[in-house]
Amino acid sequence: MSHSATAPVQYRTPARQARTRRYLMCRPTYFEVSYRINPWMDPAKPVDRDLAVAQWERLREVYLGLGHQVDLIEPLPGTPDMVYAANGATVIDGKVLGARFRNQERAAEGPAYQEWFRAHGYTDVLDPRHVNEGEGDFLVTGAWILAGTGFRTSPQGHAEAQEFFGRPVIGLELVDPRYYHLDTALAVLDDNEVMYNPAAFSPGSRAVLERLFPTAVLASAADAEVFGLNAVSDGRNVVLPQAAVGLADQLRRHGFEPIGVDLFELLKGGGSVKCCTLDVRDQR
Ligand SMILES: CN(C)C(=N)NCCC[C@H](N)C(=O)O
Repeated sequence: MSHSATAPVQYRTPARQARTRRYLMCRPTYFEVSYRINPWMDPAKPVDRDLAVAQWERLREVYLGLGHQVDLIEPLPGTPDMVYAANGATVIDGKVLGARFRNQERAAEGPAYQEWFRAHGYTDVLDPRHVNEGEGDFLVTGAWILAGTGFRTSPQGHAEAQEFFGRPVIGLELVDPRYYHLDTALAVLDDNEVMYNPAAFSPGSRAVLERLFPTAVLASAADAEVFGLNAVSDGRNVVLPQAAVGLADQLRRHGFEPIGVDLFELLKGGGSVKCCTLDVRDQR
């Protein structure tokens, strides 16, 4: 059985515990596709900004309906990709590692997100020396930081994150340009559980993932192509693109509660649910 974002959440799985989250989001006020820095972006294709805003609003409502806190950062004119808030920083235990973007088109977003955190009382904010695209490439499990490289975040950025957070960073090599950020190829479901698309990783990184997560949910090519792995989990509820029906079924079988949302307008920029959502992990 599948249900859309408009249906009430009604299938409770007592075995899975949701943890209330704090998310940072950025309304797509200036969203457009005026340049191409990933294969999904085509400046010749029209974008309906009002529809993008409506789809984004729906995502925000889903989070609020699940009891999560959603904070907003003011979008900057001239930064059409700023809606992809996951790229703005990585926050663990209240420590904020700022982002440094690979592409000049997004460079202004890094300082804007750092400024937001400073203005909201965060004192441990690092302006990074090396390229890292925030939670686009850093995904946090209970024990590790899984870190993508190959297209955006650099291996030096991984080392900088390990030094700053004092947590082991597991580097993973991405090999398919369509899946240029780790969060297009893998999602963390719980402290020890992930789902991923094996084809997006180098053979060595695939072997690492098999070793660390032998019972992981594996995505089909079809589910990966609709960005099904660009998902946000609170430990029980997994918000993911509605079109990823195979993944939703698998998640249900694993005791999670999939909640499909439609963000196809934002997919034109190369992002979906997770990209629009920065997990602000305050001091636990
Ligand atoms: C899921 N992904 C990839 C993200 N975390 N962010 C989306 C960034 C999209 C932007 N046009 C870019 O290419 O940087």
